[in-house]
Amino acid sequence: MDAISNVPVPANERVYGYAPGSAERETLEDRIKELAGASLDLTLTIGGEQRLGGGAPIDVVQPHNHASVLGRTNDATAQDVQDAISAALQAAPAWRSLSFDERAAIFLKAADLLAGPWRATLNAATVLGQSKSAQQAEIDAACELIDFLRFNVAYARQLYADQPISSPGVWNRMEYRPLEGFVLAITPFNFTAIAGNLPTSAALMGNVVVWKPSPTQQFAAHFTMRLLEEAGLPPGVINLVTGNGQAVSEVALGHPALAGIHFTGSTPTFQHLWRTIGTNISAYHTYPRLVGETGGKDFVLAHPSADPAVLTTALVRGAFEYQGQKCSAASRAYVPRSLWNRMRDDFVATAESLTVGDVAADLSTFMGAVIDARAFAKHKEAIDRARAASNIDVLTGSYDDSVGYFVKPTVLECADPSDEIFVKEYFGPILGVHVYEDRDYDRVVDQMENVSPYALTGSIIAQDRYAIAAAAERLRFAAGNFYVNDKPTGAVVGQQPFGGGRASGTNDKAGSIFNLTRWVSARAIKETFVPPTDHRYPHMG
Ligand SMILES: NC(=O)c1ccc[n+]([C@@H]2O[C@H](COP(=O)([O-])OP(=O)(O)OC[C@H]3O[C@@H](n4cnc5c(N)ncnc54)[C@H](O)[C@@H]3O)[C@@H](O)[C@H]2O)c1
Ligand SMILES: N[C@@H](CCC=O)C(=O)O
Repeated sequence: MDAISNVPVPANERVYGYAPGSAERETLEDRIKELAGASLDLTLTIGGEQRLGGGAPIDVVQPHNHASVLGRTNDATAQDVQDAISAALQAAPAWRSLSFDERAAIFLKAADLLAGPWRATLNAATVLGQSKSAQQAEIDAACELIDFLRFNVAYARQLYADQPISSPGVWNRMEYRPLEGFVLAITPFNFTAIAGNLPTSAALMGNVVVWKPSPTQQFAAHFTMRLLEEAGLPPGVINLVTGNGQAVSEVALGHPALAGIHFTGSTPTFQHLWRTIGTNISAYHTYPRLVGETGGKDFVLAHPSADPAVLTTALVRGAFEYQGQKCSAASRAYVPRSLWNRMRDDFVATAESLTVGDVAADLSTFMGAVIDARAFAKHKEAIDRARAASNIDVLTGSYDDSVGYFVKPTVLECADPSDEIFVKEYFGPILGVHVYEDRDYDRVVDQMENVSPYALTGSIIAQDRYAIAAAAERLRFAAGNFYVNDKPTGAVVGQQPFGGGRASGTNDKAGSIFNLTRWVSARAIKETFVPPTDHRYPHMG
């Protein structure tokens, strides 16, 4: 089919509320019960075939109830990774020859399946495996992934439509080829949507993919793979490799056909990948595209003119939703003393009132557990350090891992704005607060602009328009997603394209045309209709 079709105009997926008594809540509760007892083999998928990885077994558990095993996965071996790459390269010619419409239809169908019959499955898997509340699972596993799938199709069409001008007698065209080789998608534990988007956005543009999800997101990733198969994704286009990633690093990063990395995760992991690729650079057939969205130390800056209720809500939601395990989570706040004196007790009481527990057993719960023992140990260490420090007040916060990896909302007040709590990413429900004298506002803004190496998200909370404008200008490079009078989390595809700079990533804005441009290698084609037949120019006489 040669026609240039109009792709469906995307709109953001409706967010269901899961209120007590609602039909969607009942469906989700039923699916959670079914999947909790499923005890699945969480397999590799290579060339459309499922099999267990050949390496060490890994139990995938419910973080809020770590004795409860959801399934078993295995580390992939070097041979598994090699097989995945071979399957991808074998699938490449047919996949890249398929028209864009045929490829797009698969991902649009996946979006519709997810919006309908698969919604409860992916949400339930995300509640169980990643300890998300019903609300947090819905905005991630259902809505954001649906949005990624639908909006990317529209952005891809927009990209393909971008064509050069032609001069008389000449026709210029731009062909948006996929990359030559395979794309390696390595995805984090914290968002089912990101895990689904990183392989599918590259595949939509005609690439073949080796996808390595996080073991702690493997439960939902398993169902995402099944969803894509039901939508008609041909075998070998996306090959899922399980485990911790060491074999992936060893085999895929040294492979001559590595054409790109689509990564989201921590800054140290991305820097390791980049370093390895640098070392291997002469081994590749083409320069690998490196796209990595990484860590954050996201701020909320309050001006003396801020509304205390707006600030309190932005901090509670921004710092503690999904246990602070969003790369965008507010983890440092700067509050003028006049405002802090009016709001501190109410804010701390609200933080203490948040329910923390088994999000799968009680869908009313606000927060679940942190993802695993390693994360728990990191947060415990940060809280213990704060308790021992003479210049930090632990206003609230505690931990208990006897049943699940629970860390309660933690608020640390510290007079020293260069303390580690304002610099280091903990990736948990730990908020550092620096209270400044109102007259020191400008000095505080200068200090917080670059005290941390990250530049992902940040908010200014103020009513004074001059203060808002000045902060937007002064903090121009301190955040890739900047919010005015809102929490720094919750970016929506199509509305706030997401990504940050400095140590937070390459800022290729997931879910936008900028991201898709990284997965194509353009070929410019010039055709001359009546070519010259004499080499001489007029100036030659
Ligand atoms: N900027 C963003 O858009 C964004 C979004 C989500 C999460 N994050 C960041 O992700 C981090 C949390 O996620 P995480 O704990 O899953 O990150 P992580 O870096 O520990 O793991 C990310 C992925 O890399 C894999 N991995 C780890 N070491 C590897 C290696 N040597 N070779 C190959 N693969 C390897 C992991 O198994 C996982 O699949 C936080 O730093 C957070 O800020 C950023
Ligand atoms: N896009 C999400 C964050 C993803 C990172 O973990 C947000 O805006 O809150």
